[in-house]
Amino acid sequence: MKVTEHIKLAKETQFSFEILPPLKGQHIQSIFDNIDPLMEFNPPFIDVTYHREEYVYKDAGNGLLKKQIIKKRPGTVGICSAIQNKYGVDAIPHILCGGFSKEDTENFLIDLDFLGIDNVMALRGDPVKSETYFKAEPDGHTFASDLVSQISELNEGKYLDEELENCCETNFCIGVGAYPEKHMEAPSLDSDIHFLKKKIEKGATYIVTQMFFDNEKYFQFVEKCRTAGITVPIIPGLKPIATKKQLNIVPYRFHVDLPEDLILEVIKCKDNTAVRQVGIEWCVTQSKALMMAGVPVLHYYSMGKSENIKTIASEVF
Ligand SMILES: NC(=O)C1=CN([C@@H]2O[C@H](COP(=O)(O)OP(=O)(O)OC[C@H]3O[C@@H](n4cnc5c(N)ncnc54)[C@H](O)[C@@H]3O)[C@@H](O)[C@H]2O)C=CC1
Ligand SMILES: Nc1nc(=O)c2c([nH]1)NC[C@@H]1CN(c3ccc(C(=O)N[C@@H](CCC(=O)O)C(=O)O)cc3)CN21
Repeated sequence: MKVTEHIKLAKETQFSFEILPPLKGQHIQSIFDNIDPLMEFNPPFIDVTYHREEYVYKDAGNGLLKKQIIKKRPGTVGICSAIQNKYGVDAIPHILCGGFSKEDTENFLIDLDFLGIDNVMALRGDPVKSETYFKAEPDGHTFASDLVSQISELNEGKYLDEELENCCETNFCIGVGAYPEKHMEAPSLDSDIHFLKKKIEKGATYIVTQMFFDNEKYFQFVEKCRTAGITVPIIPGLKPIATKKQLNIVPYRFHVDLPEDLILEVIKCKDNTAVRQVGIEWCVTQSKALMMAGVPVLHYYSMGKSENIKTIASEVF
């Protein structure tokens, strides 16, 4: 079922989360072990991230380095299908512009359609680790809005090969990302919201936000979006802080601010067990206030660590 239908049917705020495929060589059981403890909170859907190729340089043994292209976390589509089979819950694969030509995208979508997956999260994707700026494939999309257009066209039975006739229409519900504190490359929040609206006009029907640690940022962002004429559900994305190191990693990697109070609480902690507790409490407080405000879904970035998400969900749902 589509995310938008889940939202329409629900009477209360729902619980969802996001996982990443295991490192290559790991068993899929590691994924189930993380999902199992969260199933009691009845997630209507589970997101599975997509991880593009990375460039690594290996010693060629002759004093030179050999460039290799590897995928460290393959398996997004297989995991989605396995989740739908095992739990009967909708799985949402992330689909990226990066690393995909339009033809690759079309074939990826055909696989999803054949597997009975009818939701996708359409993202541009981060630059490859060795590069600063995002670079599209020669015949790929530069912005998530272009990817949304291609998916919408497939939903109308329009394939890349115009000579194909009487083609099946797919039926994807398309989600997109948004940034309450502005995407790092956007010159202003208004400009970012302008392009967010383009993604909706091209066919996206719901939004999931980047993580944030101050609910005011989310509420103000939603208000700005509504003023700009964006009417679709805006699902808040949350991540509990779990280690001291994340005080530096999170602002650096995700370009979001940490509130001073949270930073001070974490600095005071003796060890990461104490940090985890602070992160859990902060996230519970955020979650309860968002729920009171009537958000349709609380979406947690669990990224393969379900214990703190379970503790939070037990207090909130
Ligand atoms: N929010 C989420 O749930 C997730 C976000 N991400 C990451 O978020 C980042 C961006 O992804 P998206 O938001 O999907 O990218 P996007 O393509 O919507 O936006 C990327 C940047 O380009 C600008 N932009 C968008 N359309 C434009 C256009 N037509 N002309 C000029 N500028 C335009 C935006 O304002 C933004 O600064 C990536 O780094 C992605 O990997 C990854 C996974 C999940
Ligand atoms: N720019 C950007 N790229 C993304 O891939 C991304 C976003 N933003 N925002 C939304 C989700 C959330 N994502 C993530 C990704 C990793 C962690 C995380 O907790 N990372 C661990 C390290 C885990 C690992 O790499 O094995 C950390 O300690 O930060 C959280 C959320 C991925 N998504």
